[in-house]
Amino acid sequence: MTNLSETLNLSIDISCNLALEKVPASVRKQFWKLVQKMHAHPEANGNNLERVKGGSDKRMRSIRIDQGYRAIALQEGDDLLLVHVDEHDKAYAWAERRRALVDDITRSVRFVVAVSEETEAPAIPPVKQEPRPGLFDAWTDDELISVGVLMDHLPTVRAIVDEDTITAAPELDEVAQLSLTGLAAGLTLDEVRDEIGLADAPTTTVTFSEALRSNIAQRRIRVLDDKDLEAFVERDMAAWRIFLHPMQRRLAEGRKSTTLVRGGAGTGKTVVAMHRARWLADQIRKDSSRKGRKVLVTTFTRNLASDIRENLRNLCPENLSKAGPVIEVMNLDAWVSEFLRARNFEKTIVFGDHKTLKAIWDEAFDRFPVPEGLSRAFVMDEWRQIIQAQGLEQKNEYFRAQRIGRGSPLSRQMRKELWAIYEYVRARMVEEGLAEPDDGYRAVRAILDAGSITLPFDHIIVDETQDMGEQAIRLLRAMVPERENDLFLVGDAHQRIYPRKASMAACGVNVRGRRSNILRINYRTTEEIRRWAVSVMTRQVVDDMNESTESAKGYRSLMHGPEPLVAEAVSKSDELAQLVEWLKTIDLETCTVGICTHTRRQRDLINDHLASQAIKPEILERESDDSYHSGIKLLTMHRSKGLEFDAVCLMFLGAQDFPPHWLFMSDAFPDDAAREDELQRLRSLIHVAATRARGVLRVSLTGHFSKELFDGTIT
Ligand SMILES: Nc1ncnc2c1ncn2[C@@H]1O[C@H](COP(=O)(O)OP(=O)(O)OP(=O)(O)O)[C@@H](O)[C@H]1O
Repeated sequence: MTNLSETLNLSIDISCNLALEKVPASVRKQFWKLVQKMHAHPEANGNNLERVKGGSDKRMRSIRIDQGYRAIALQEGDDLLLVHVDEHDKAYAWAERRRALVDDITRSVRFVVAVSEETEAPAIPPVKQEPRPGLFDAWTDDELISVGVLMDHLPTVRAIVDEDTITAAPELDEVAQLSLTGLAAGLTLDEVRDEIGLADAPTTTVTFSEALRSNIAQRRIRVLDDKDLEAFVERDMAAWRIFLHPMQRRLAEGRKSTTLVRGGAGTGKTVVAMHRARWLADQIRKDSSRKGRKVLVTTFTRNLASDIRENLRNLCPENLSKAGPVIEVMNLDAWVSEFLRARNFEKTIVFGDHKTLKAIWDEAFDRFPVPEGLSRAFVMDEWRQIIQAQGLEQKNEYFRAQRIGRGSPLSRQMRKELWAIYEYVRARMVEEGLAEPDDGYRAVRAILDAGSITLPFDHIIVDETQDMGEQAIRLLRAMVPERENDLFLVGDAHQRIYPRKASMAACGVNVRGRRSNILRINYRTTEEIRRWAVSVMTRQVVDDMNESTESAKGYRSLMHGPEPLVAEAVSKSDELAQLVEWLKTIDLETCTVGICTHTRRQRDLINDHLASQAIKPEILERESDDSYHSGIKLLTMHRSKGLEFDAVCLMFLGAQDFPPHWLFMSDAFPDDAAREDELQRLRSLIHVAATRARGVLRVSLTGHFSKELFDGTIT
């Protein structure tokens, strides 16, 4: 039993939050109720705290949650830091093995594991075959200390010879592992310091209490207040809702000029976008003169918008109240359609294949010859990628238009002949009252440019920016005046799966010359899965959504798990039978399994087969379909965007199925450049689907992988 004063300051470490996610929901609820009581009346709750005897840190306390479970906390003065939750014996063992220290360099509380335990795996393999150079030989001790390596751990760090050993060393905490994996992945000392939040940190001594509240500590520690505790008791809170990595926090909070955040799959781009929305909305609510002003959160697909809306309802319900929401979440096409409908726009916007539109093109090809050497597919592609994407309305504009990335060069004469076709198509679309999404974006922009309408948005946040085309980005630019906190865009060009592309600068969005805003740490996927997913993209040049190319330098995950399993079958039926056997090895009561296919037909084929084996998966199609609860989910790779599962199985990746056969038909593509574009999108699709896996990835194929698509890069 411990005496507590009336001014107890409670805080929680992320490790406690993560441990809470593993205990039964009832224990979690009990835990939060108890913490709430201790927060409200510390003086009356001292008997909940027990000193942990036998450990190396005298400040460790245990808290009784119920008969079977204990929480562990660290007490110093009036501060009580909650650090762990587990079953009774395991909780005590955890506490006895650790001691906390206040580190002046990172200005945070660090936990050091005593590695003398017999059960503990040795950090470094004891027998070295041949002496190998240390991985960190190029850095001095002082430099390593400056990025968060603790002095005591220098010998361990000096003995590391390869990247994979870094995360296997139990003495090294997350801060040290992040810094060291960053250096090993090619980041500079400054880039690492920036990433872990030390870029502007002063180098003065800090107290325990200051360390709990420092900038870097906020990645791990949250000082709890009444509002937090109420939210914890009422709603289950996942770690991302509370803790932001220093780089994520830097991006999510504070005043900013137009910002583009890039980052690989699973690095928390959507998390940052949502926290940014909350931060901006809170600023609006604090200022009564801004009543009625709003934050728009938008993205390309309806499904993702719906997911973000749900998550924001949980993160900050006060900003999404039905009566007067400060945050509005809508996919861009839906917003455009609604805006135009309200202004009696007399055309129908058509998405994808449309019967009348197809008939118009057929008519045009009957009337006008296709210029020599070009195909119909080329002509239609040119319309989408150049005429509509750039918004060209006059012949002279087309004569002058840049056609970067389009394979076949076009003479002036050819452009003239093509323009006759486009003019006809446009006139017929007007007659039929049809418009394409790009026309819709332009129509909204024209209304806004006329100046009589003021939109309610002070800030616009865009997720999955890589899937927005030029007209969409230009519209977003026009929807909010250029000033502080105007546009905040996040995206990853590796995940571009639709045939659209835009450079921010070319669309008048000025993000150049700003500090690099790149998220590199993957919080979803194991390093093994991440590497496999990246290998799919090898040799592919990826742009940075602006004027340059993207580098994969520094991307990494600290989580480890089994290598992706590549399951080769001799026939389709064998592939399906193997899938069933694999599913039997998974605990479907607790795990989510996403089975992804390229086409809906393949998805339905699997559904039929599983049904014949008395297995009932859920098909994910619409935005409302639930991907969170345990069990088997069947979905297309396109639908998998933005989702995540404990295990993912990519089906039918053999050359006979993927890429689809039509890709090899001689008139499928106007030229090699267009075909390579499509192959790139297919590689991106595999990359997207593979990176949905948290812990297990299985790749299934009949025969072998397509040489054309992967060129031996994956096995
Ligand atoms: N600070 C954090 N703390 C804990 N978990 C986090 C944090 N940031 C992100 N995550 C988790 O990492 C996963 C990926 O996050 P998110 O979906 O935001 O990434 P993303 O970059 O948008 O991914 P993608 O581009 O692949 O869709 C999610 O499960 C999220 O909860």
